[in-house]
Amino acid sequence: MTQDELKKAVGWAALKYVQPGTIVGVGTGSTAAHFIDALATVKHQIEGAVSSSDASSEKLRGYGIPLFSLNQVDSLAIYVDGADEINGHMQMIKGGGAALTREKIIAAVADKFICIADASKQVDILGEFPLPVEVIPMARAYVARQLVKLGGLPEYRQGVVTDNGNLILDVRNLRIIDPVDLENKINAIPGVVTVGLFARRGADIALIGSADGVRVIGEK
Ligand SMILES: O=C[C@H](O)[C@H](O)[C@H](O)COP(=O)(O)O
Repeated sequence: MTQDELKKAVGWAALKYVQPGTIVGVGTGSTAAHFIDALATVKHQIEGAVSSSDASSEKLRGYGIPLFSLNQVDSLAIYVDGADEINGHMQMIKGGGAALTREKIIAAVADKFICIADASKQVDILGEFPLPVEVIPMARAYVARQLVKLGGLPEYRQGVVTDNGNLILDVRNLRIIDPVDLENKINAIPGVVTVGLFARRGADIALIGSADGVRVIGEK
């Protein structure tokens, strides 16, 4: 199976967590795009979606799925999204598609974060994938220097402006032994909007796709 077929398998498998009559939190990226395709098949049974990026909003709109702003909802039962890496504690690196800030906000609101990923995203230790950090433009050089002090090698993602009008630094050379500590430290740097470490609030359920099928982790 190709990687995209695995992404499709987990995207469609997430449909079973969608409850009728609810507003669904929708992530960003190629795996989340498959989930949106699946969601479209039940669009008359849900109230609508809250989206984590302009790209996902456009796709949802294309299917005629009603979009809500996060400020219009008090709660969300689920948030379904991909990841760039996920470890055995359900902690993740996200933001390869630069949508990390809205993703983290919607994830915070949702009762359950359902991570959909192909098995190549599973790691023992986070950090092989460069850690995305969204930064206020005027703080770029300062934040980069602080990230170097933390042992990272930040690289400016050329030509990318986030949906929030900010920049992305991708931080290499990190072997993240204590993800919560690093998330806290990077969050504390003035000028950082969001770090793509989802450690304090990781996933609740992970659907992992491999040639053997979709494995569910974390379901009680
Ligand atoms: O900013 C993008 C998101 O965090 C994505 O969910 C993540 O990069 C995974 O993307 P994909 O499903 O395309 O591998």
